[in-house]
Amino acid sequence: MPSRIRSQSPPDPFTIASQPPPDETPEEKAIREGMSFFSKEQEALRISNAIDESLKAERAAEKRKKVTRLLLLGQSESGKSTTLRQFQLHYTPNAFRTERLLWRSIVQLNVVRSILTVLDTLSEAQSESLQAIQSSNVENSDAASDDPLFFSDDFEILKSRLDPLRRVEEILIAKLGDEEAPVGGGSNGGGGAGNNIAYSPGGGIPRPGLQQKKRKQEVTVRSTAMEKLRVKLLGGPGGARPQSEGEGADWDEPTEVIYHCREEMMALWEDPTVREVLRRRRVRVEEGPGFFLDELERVTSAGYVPSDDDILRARLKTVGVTEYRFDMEASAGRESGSEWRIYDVGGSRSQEDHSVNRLEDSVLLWKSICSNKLLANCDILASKLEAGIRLSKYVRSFGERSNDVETASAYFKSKFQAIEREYSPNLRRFYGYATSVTDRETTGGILHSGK
Ligand SMILES: Nc1nc2c(ncn2[C@@H]2O[C@H](COP(=O)(O)OP(=O)(O)OP(=O)(O)O)[C@@H](O)[C@H]2O)c(=O)[nH]1
Ligand SMILES: [Mg+2]
Repeated sequence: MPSRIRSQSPPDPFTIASQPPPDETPEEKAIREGMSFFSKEQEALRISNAIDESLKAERAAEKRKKVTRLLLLGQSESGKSTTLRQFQLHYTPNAFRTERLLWRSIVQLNVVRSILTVLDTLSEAQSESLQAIQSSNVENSDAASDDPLFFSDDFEILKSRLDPLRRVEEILIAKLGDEEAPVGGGSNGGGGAGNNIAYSPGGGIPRPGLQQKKRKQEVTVRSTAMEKLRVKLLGGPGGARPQSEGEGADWDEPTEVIYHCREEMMALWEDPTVREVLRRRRVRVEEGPGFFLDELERVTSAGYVPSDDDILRARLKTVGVTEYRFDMEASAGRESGSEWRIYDVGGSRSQEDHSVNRLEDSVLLWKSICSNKLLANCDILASKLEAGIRLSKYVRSFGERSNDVETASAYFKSKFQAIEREYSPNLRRFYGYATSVTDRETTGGILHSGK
């Protein structure tokens, strides 16, 4: 969760220095309060010296305090922010868990956008199929390669009952964005520097084709906006009020609308015709980040509070560079009390150039990092290989090697290490891990391995 967890500030040196000695007797107090001008001057000097001493001690303590800096780099969707959340979960678990309510809005936005993508795809398929029937031009319809699909009137009812979700999408984007963000204005910020959200849905009647095109763009929210939401929902900065699990049941408009639309959402997602439309049009919402449609019953329930795993799986694109400071909680063991500063850098290359695939993109990025670490998406790689995808088709240098996870992981590890050796100006220690950063146990083990 993009929040900065700050240490509690100690009392300032002036307050410490001007306090009476703890063992002051009533006589001493009377003397102190009734001091002459001369003795007041002496007292001021004493306070000033005490302040200097206290500042010196503070600076020495700061110097002694272990600060570890970590820079998270990788292409967009490579799991940098998720790695950051793993750090928070493992090292500042209490702070991490007070922020569940914030994550509910993000999970809701993920759910709503997936449903709207399905609805838009359906509308497109329906209108194409209608046009094809009208012009008897079956070549343009889904019927061209498969059996024709028939949409009953029930779909229209389902679609109109789910229409309020378009408004919920706007509300959630406005909530997660900044006041200045042009929500509802039909603009497409494209991640411009001044905007906290890179896409805001147009107002008025949605035009399915256009809407779908825009929805393909991700919502990006600046950390400043998240900080504001955090203050709004959880109290002052750094002062998150303790939140019990049940408190996540807070009732707001998106939660209410989503709750009332849950049966229809489940009906839509479970419908075989809808699945067939998605298959034929190659819309694979289940492969995208922030996919929760298989858990609609749970995540749309009235008292829904995101679990640790939900928070790790939710998707919110990062914009810019954000510094997060953590004072390790007591539960962090030997690291407790030490300060970590993690820099999360929003990735963008894959958005800029769609001809560069993610693996190639990661290698390119790694090269540039070494000239001055990457976490491979191991479970995603595994599922793609299991689905029969030949790695050598996308990474030619993989050649005729065996197309399994172990071989692929070992190949990437050695490739990244070789690049590091070649491009790194100084000899650095290299630790290569293949992990799924949404997996708490595996990633926790790596974090705790101390390397
Ligand atoms: N299955 C799986 N999903 C992952 C993994 N790493 C990240 N994800 C998911 O992929 C999505 C993107 O991850 P992020 O951590 O937001 O990616 P990022 O690198 O911060 O991306 P930018 O902010 O765009 O730079 C999230 O929904 C994560 O839950 C992984 O190892 N396995
Ligand atoms: Mg990110």
